[in-house]
Order: sequence, then C-alpha cells, then structure tokens
Amino acid sequence: MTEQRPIAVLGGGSFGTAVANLLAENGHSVRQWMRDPEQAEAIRVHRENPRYLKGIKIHPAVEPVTDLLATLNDCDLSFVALPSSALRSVLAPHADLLAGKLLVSLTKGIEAQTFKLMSEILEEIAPQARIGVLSGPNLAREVAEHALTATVVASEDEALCERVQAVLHGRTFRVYASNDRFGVELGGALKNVYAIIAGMAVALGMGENTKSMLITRALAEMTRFAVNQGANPMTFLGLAGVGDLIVTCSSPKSRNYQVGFALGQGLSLEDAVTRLGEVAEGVNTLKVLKAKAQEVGVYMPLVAGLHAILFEGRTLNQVIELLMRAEPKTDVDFISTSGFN
Ligand SMILES: NC(=O)c1ccc[n+]([C@@H]2O[C@H](COP(=O)([O-])OP(=O)(O)OC[C@H]3O[C@@H](n4cnc5c(N)ncnc54)[C@H](O)[C@@H]3O)[C@@H](O)[C@H]2O)c1
Ligand SMILES: O=P(O)(O)OC[C@H](O)CO
Repeated sequence: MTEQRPIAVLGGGSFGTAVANLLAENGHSVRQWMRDPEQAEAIRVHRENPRYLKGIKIHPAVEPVTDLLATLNDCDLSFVALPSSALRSVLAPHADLLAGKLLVSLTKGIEAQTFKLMSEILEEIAPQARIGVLSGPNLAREVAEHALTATVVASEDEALCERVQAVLHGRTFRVYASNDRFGVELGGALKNVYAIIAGMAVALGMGENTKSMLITRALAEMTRFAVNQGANPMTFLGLAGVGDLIVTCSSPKSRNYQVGFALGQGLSLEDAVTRLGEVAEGVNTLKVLKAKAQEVGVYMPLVAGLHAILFEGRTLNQVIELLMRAEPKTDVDFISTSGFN
C-alpha cells in the first residue's frame, strides 16, 4: 500500500539515491535531503545524480530537497544514508523533531571517538524515536540497476521491520527481517576493513586460495569480535554478515575494495582515498577497531596486520610473514575442541 506521507532519505550520495529510487518505484513520494543546493538543482533539472550514480535516471517521485527541518517535519519514516562521520552533526540539532519517528540507518560505519554504531547514535540523540538498520550485500549501483538483491532490516521493533519491508520490498529488492540490530549493523561496519585487504590482495596478483582464506578468516575474526561485544554469532551467517563480506571483498565496485586495490598498486593511503572521491568507511573503522580489539583483548590478526602496514610503517612482506608463521590455531572458534588430545 502506498504511504500517505512522503518518505525521507537523508543523504545525496550513491546509496541514498539508489534507495530513494526504490521507494519511488514502489509508488511512494520521496524527499531526498542533501546539503548541496547545486546538486539538488542539478537533480531537479537533469533527473540524474552525475557525481554519485552517473547514468541512472532519478524517478519523478523523488524530490531533491535541502531543507532538513521541513523534511523531518513532513516525514515520519526516514532512511539515513549519511557518512558515519556526518550523521551525528547533521541530526543532533534537530533532535526535538525526531520523537516518535521511524529512523532507519543505512550507514555502515563506527563513530571515531565513541565506538558507537549509527543506530546507537540515533538512540542517544533521539531516545523517543523508533530505530532500525538496513544492511546486506547492497552495492548501490547494482541496486539502482535492478540487479536482483536482498537485504536485512533489523530492529527490536517488529512493526518497524514490517513497515520497511512493505515500502522497500519489490520485484528486484527483497527485504528480510531480523531482531538482531546490533549484529546486523556490526557486520556491515566490520566487513569494510576486510574489503580493503581483499582489494590489496587482488592488486598484488594473489591467488584464489588466498582470496578464499582471507574471506573465511575475516569472517572468523568478525564473529569473534562480535561475540565479545555481545552480538549473536548466527547473524554473521546471514546476508548482513557473510553475504556482505563476500560482495565487498570480491567486487571492484566496492569503494573499500578500490582503496585496497590502489594501495596494492603502490599508492599511499591519502592518494588512494583522494582518487576514490567517495566514502570508504573501512579506513576509519580500521583505526577504531584495532584500538578496540586491543582494549578488549580479541585476537584480530588481519585487522592488526592492515593497521601495521597503513599506520605503523610495517611492510606487506613483514606482515605476511607474521600472519603465516603465527602459532597454528583451530579452524572454527565455536566448535568444541575437547575431542583433541
Ligand atoms: N554506496 C553503496 O554501495 C552503499 C551500500 C550500502 C551502504 N552504504 C553506506 O551508506 C553510507 C553513505 O554512503 P554513500 O555510498 O551514499 O556515500 P557517497 O560517498 O556516495 O556519498 C556521500 C554523501 O554524503 C554527503 N555528505 C558528506 N558529508 C556530509 C555532511 N556533513 N552533511 C550532509 N551530507 C554530507 C555527500 O555530499 C554525499 O552526498 C556509508 O556509510 C556507506 O557505507 C553504501
Ligand atoms: O562500496 P562500499 O565498499 O562502501 O560497499 C558498499 C556496500 O556496503 C556493499 O554492501
């Protein structure tokens, strides 16, 4: 059923645009808020977002807007697709408008100073709001081009999940539900770090065995950390865990993978990020995750290895030597090894 009130999408980047189009194609009227009036005007006139999703037609029911206050007033359901570095500063000044509203974060990052996930920030800013997250193997361009795609909406609020499924579910976009908001959101944030490593491995010409080892050991690390933080490890077997890890570690369309690929080609981190010109959340996540893993005593050798290369002056060969010669471990953490002597 078509919603009476418009639905808001906050963020003028590639994923905000892809989700705004999906909502509009499902018959909803959409206000896509962006900070840049010139970008809004360009979309209004040309019906395209050339900087972020060149070649994708923007549906007539998507209205680009720059008045955040009016947008939050007019809409009771908002999808938040802002970079993690901007979410708090954009929404905190409007906290009083958010009580009772439905806020769904699409952002896959961790706040640098607090180690908070985006829905935790939303909760802090707007304790009276109803909060959820959407995460999964969802490359924006493929979503916009109608590649068959699945995602997960997660919240303790079942009615919120049903509403998101109702507005977003469509012919090419399938929305599964979960009540593990923390696990789903953590999966989306953590996988970005491993996509950088995977991109590097490809640029360096590493083999298929290596790529498979990387993805599988990444999943082991992510899950180990998540369990330490109180998440349900089973969530990591789903779309928002292994699903998103696979797509981001295998696709040159992923920005995090692209940063890793550029690093593997010999670019500095600064040049790799500049060349990308879009958000690659994994760079910040790597810094905060390395510190957090150390603080809570979780063994994350891939995270530590990438951090050592990018921020501690270690060479790739030194790190590979360390990783490969590390003390042998058991394969899967959560299987009892009591049968071993
Ligand atoms: N692109 C994808 O395939 C994809 C898929 C799923 C989730 N995500 C997540 O969505 C989030 C947004 O990513 P994206 O791909 O849309 O980013 P993007 O790089 O395509 O665009 C970022 C947008 O945010 C805007 N922005 C930056 N700082 C801002 C600020 N202070 N105030 C207001 N707007 C600001 C930019 O102007 C731009 O419009 C990220 O956390 C990303 O991990 C992206
Ligand atoms: O382009 P990336 O690396 O931000 O990844 C996009 C999505 O998160 C993939 O699910």
